Amino acid sequence: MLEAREITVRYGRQVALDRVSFVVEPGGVTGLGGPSGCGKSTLARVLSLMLRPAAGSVTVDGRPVRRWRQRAARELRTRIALIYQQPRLAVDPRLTVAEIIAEPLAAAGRPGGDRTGELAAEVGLTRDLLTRRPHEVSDGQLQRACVARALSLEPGYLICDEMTTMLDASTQAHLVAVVNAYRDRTGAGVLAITHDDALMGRWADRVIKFDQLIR
Ligand SMILES: Nc1ncnc2c1ncn2[C@@H]1O[C@H](COP(=O)(O)OP(=O)(O)OP(=O)(O)O)[C@@H](O)[C@H]1O
Repeated sequence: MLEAREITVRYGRQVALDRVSFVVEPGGVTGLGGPSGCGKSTLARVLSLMLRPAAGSVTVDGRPVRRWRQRAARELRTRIALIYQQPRLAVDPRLTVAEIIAEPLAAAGRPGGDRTGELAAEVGLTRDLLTRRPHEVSDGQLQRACVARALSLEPGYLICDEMTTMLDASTQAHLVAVVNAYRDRTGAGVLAITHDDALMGRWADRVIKFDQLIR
């Protein structure tokens, strides 16, 4: 279980999260909805250990998180993968698509090679795209690479923050199917943040509206 307890986040004087508690269960898809600006992405960043809250605690399978971002313990950090809405903001524009997919494997000292090809195939990227750089592929193709990168270290939790909002219907359906297949195979827990109620209805087996989290 990925659990956030009594999380408070402030940006300057603005309180973005006020003692919010939230759980992502393994093996299921937890949907999180709510109006723009209510704090969903902030919660996603806390749950993926990218943002240190001002107060509150996060535990990953019962293990407390004591450090955040690059300083978080590697085995905790790699248990959780975050997929953002805008792939162009989430990649290094100098890398090739293959290098983007293999980044976490390289950081873990594991050669990408065959695994990169397998991951690319899983998300529907053809081989000819692997040597291109981000400006030479579409948003949908780049988001496919980001999903492959997120799956590369087999995380226990996947946080999808408006993962398909920018994409056409067929790419959206494919990436949701990829995430679901990964969950079925590994028992990972998924957090699906989306404004799209129809998608939420199809995808999530438990839906939480942000206002339910506010005291
Ligand atoms: N880096 C930042 N600095 C200052 N304020 C921020 C920062 N990031 C977010 N905020 C503010 O914190 C609040 C919560 O933002 P957040 O992005 O978490 O909301 P959200 O629910 O994900 O919104 P959306 O659905 O539009 O993506 C908003 O009022 C936002 O303006």
